[in-house]
Formats: sequence, C-alpha cells, structure tokens
Amino acid sequence: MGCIIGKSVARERWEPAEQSDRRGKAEEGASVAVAAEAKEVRVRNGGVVRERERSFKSGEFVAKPKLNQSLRPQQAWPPWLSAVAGDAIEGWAPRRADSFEKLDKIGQGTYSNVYKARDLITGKIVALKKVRFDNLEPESVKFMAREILVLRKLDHPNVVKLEGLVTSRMSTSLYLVFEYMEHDLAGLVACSGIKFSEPQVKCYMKQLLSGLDHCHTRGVLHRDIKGSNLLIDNEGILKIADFGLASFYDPGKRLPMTSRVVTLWYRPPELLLGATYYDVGVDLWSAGCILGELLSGKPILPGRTEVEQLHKIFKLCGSPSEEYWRKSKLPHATIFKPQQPYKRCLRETFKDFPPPSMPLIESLLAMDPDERGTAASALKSEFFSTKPYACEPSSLPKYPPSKEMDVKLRDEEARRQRALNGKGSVADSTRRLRTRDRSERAIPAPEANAELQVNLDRLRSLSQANPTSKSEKFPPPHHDGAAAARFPVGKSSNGPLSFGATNVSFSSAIFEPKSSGITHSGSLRKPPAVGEPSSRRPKKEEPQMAPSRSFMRSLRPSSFGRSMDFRVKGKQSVSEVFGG
Ligand SMILES: Nc1ncnc2c1ncn2[C@@H]1O[C@H](COP(=O)(O)OP(=O)(O)OP(=O)(O)O)[C@@H](O)[C@H]1O
Repeated sequence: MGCIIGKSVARERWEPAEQSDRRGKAEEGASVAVAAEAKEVRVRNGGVVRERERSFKSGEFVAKPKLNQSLRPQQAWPPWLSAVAGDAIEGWAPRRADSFEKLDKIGQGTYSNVYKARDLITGKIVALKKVRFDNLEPESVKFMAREILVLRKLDHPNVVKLEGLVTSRMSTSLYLVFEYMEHDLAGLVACSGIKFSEPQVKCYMKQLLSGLDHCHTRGVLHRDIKGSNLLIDNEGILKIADFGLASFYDPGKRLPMTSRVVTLWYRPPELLLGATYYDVGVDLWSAGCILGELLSGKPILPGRTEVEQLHKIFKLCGSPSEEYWRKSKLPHATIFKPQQPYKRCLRETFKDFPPPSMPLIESLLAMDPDERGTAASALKSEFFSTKPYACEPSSLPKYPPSKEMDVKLRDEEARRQRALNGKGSVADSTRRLRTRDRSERAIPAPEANAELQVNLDRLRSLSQANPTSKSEKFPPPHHDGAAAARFPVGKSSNGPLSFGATNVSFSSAIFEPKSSGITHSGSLRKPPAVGEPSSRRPKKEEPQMAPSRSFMRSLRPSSFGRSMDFRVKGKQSVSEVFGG
C-alpha cells in the first residue's frame, strides 16, 4: 500500500508515492502553467482506492477517508472541450467539481453564474465562474476559449488570475477558478456612504493603469473596462477582470477589429462612429470615464442609446476637430458629424475636481485616440506625483460586501421594506426599481466579436507552425485583422450604410430595441459573438430613448436622405421621427 501524491496533470496510471513525488519535484522547475495545482491524496488498497477527502475545519485540514468502488480514472478533459479549445487548455489538467464546496452565488453575467466556493484541497476561498454553453455549440466554446487564452497570457497583481478549470470527461459544464475578490468598483461607487478621498482615487487609478499597462504590453486589449469588471479585495487590491471581450492586437501591424465592443457608458467616440482600426486608446477612454466616476461619485456619461451616448460625449468633450474627421475617415462620420461644432467643457463641468487631475482626465478623454497616450504615460501624470499622494491599498477602509449584485439586493430589500411599511405595494416598488435600474444601466454593444473565429484560427495555425515555441502559441497581435476578411467592416461614409464588422445595419445597431441588450441584472450584458447561437443574444426588449431633437436636427440632413434603412421600432425612419 502506498500513498500516492500526484499533480493534477493527467497521468495514465497509479504509481508509487516516492516516484510520483520525485517526478512532481522535477516537473515543478519546468512547470508549464499548471493551473490546478491540486494534489490528490489517494491510498491504494488491493485494487480498491480509498480517497482521503480533505475538509477544512477551523483552519486545519482533516482527512476524511472515503472508500471508492474501483480505481477512478485520472481527470481528463471532455471531448467537446479538447476538440474545440485544445490550445486554451494545453498543459493544464481539470480539477474535479467535488473538490470544491459551493458557498454562495455572488454574481451573474450574460454567459455565466459566479459562485463563492471553498477549495477543499487548499482551504482557500475562490470564485467559480460557471460558463453557460448552448448545447456545447463549438461557437460558444470558442468564445470562452479565447477568454482562457487571454487570461493565461497575463500575470500581474492588478489582473485577476485564472487559477484553474473544473470539469471532467463526462461533464457538460466548465468552471473557471479565480482568486476570490470581495468587491467591485461599481458596487463601491454605488454605496451611498462611500465617497472616495483624493489619495484613494489615486490608489485605485494607479492600480487600474498598472493592470492596463500590463495587458497592453502583452498585446491584449480588454475592450470592456467598467466598474463592475474592476474587482477589489479586502486588502484594497484592484484587479481587472472579465476578459470575455478581450482581444490580442499588434501595435506595429494595424488590422481591423469589430467596433461593437465596450459597454455603452465607457465606449469611446471612435467606436460609436464605427472605427475598426483602433488600439489601446479604447481602454484609456474607459479609464478616463472611471476616473471621472471616482471623483464625482457617479457615472459621467450615462447614455441610453448609442446616439445619446455620442451626444453626451460631444457635449462634454466637444465634437472632433475638422482635421480629425478628415484623417479618421470614420464609417459613421457622415451621419454623426454635427453641423455646428460642440465646445469642449471638461474643465467647467469638473471644476470641483482636484486641479492636478485635469491634465490626466483631459488626455484620457481626448476625442482623438492618438492624444490619449498610453497607460504608462498616464501613470507619469502629475496627478500621481503631486500631494496628496496615492494611499497604500492596505490603508483603504474595509468595506462591507459591495458587489454590484450586493448593492442591487440591498436596494431591492429596502424597497420591499418601504412597500411593506405602507408606501405602495411590493409590485409597485419593484416596478419602480426596475424603471430606475433601466435608466441607470449602460447599454452594451448589442452585437459583438466578429473576430473570434479568426482570432482562434490564427492562434492555432501559429502554434502548429512552431509547437516548441511557447510564446508563439499565443497569437501575435492582429489576428483580429483577419476578421475583416470574414465579416465585412463598415463601408465608407459614401457607400451604402452597413455599420461595423458585424454587418449590423444602422437601424438594428442603434434604434432597434431588440439589439439594445439592456439588462436588469447588476452586470451589463456582453455582446454575443457573431455566429453565436441566438440564445446567447440579448433577449429582453427594452425601450430605447430617443436622442434629443436638437441633436438629431444638428446632424446633416443629407445623411438621412441616404439612410433609408434607419428604423425606429421597425416602423418609422429616423427622419420621420426626428424631423431630420
Ligand atoms: N474573482 C471574482 N471574485 C469575486 N466576484 C467575482 C469574481 N469574478 C467575477 N465576479 C462577480 O461576478 C460578476 C460576473 O462576472 P464576469 O463579469 O466575469 O461575468 P460575465 O458573464 O463576463 O459578465 P458580464 O455579462 O457582466 O460581462 C462580476 O461582476 C463580479 O461581481
């Protein structure tokens, strides 16, 4: 009888403990990112395996012997996963679902439920993100595979760490294992009692920009920076999370990508104008929105439709210069270029912000993405080098649980209580809550990621080309580019109006309620990938708010003449509704 301690990397057979131990040690040196470092302790007894399940009681592991009927096969990937996402799981082995204890549901995304759980092997509290698949369709699986690939490429204190994957040969589900984070920034900002001081804002912004700098230098664009994707632990450490929309890119080789990314309130003007050539500037714009939100205590550009979003941006940041319109050749320029330029009024609007924050917010919210600089240059801004300096993360207050979801639940409970105390029915108060929710909620891009397939194909061909080179297993920047070949990008403003890489017409992209993707849930809907099964697309119909008449009137009438496809609720054209 020998005690067998093996790495979770799949092995074909049981082996004596000493041998396994030696091999384990040898492997450690050259370890290839083995996520699930789980060590299973098994005791063999005449062909019957006693498995010591370890449970974690008051800080100590207690061995709980359990008798199995036969030798269990080592953990292996299910075929539906290895067939489609082989690159994403290469070098890793799955953890078993029963090696975690689910404690609580802590978050819900468009394609996932997130649970707080205890790792029964290490005793550590983790977050398990259960990915929803539609009948294991390869497209859904590939979507998730890209998130895993991106996460595996990143390793930084301000980027959430993927610690492992949970599934098994027979399983039809997959969990991503992350370190557990107690808060998210959206939740903290929404807490009425929390107002951040200048050193605290600096502390969060420094961490956000450091994480972004790491992503960008590793050739990753996040493309969905927003408060609920910035997780914070009880030590005050901020980590960028949710890489579901992230993409690899190559600064030296610009190739087109989809413009239908980034949640609406944080989406830069060039994407709203249909840009398909872009780079780090998109994340920097979102970071500028976060800086404004931290300093003012509320979202600074809460548009309800794409048109309204652009209008809000123009009113705050000014409309782009003539030179920018000329040089950028943005697909939607003809439609959205206002007849009268809008004046930039950031300084007047944010006159109460600390003066050293102005140059930073001015540059992050520059209309021309080339003027936004980089995350590294933002970190050198005088905002961080003037007193009061950023505080230490560990000195930040310890907040009560304040994820976006916690705040929503607390809100709902308070309303329910108020209703019970005689101020209207519960149904009324719930209805009121929903209405408020809807107007405060950002509307994410309704269609997404045209580039996914291309991204993964490029990645695969690269790793096949040189399987020995680890770095080349990750796509060099620009696999997105090939997306353009597969999914037509928006034509020039003189051509027929077909907007964005996803082949979405202007009508469906902006005015059709179906594609708005508004959600009532705490997290904002993520645009589905093109070619994704329809069940992954936003289902709920939500009212769309019309942009202001003055804004629509200020748009060039000539452009409406051509836009016969513009429909509001599928019935009226824009010119009928707004008198363009
Ligand atoms: N590591 C973590 N620790 C704690 N909570 C987490 C963690 N990861 C995610 N969450 C919670 O779960 C929520 C949803 O997670 P995530 O954003 O990754 O899912 P998603 O399906 O991509 O969501 P979305 O549709 O909003 O983009 C987050 O907003 C956060 O509150």
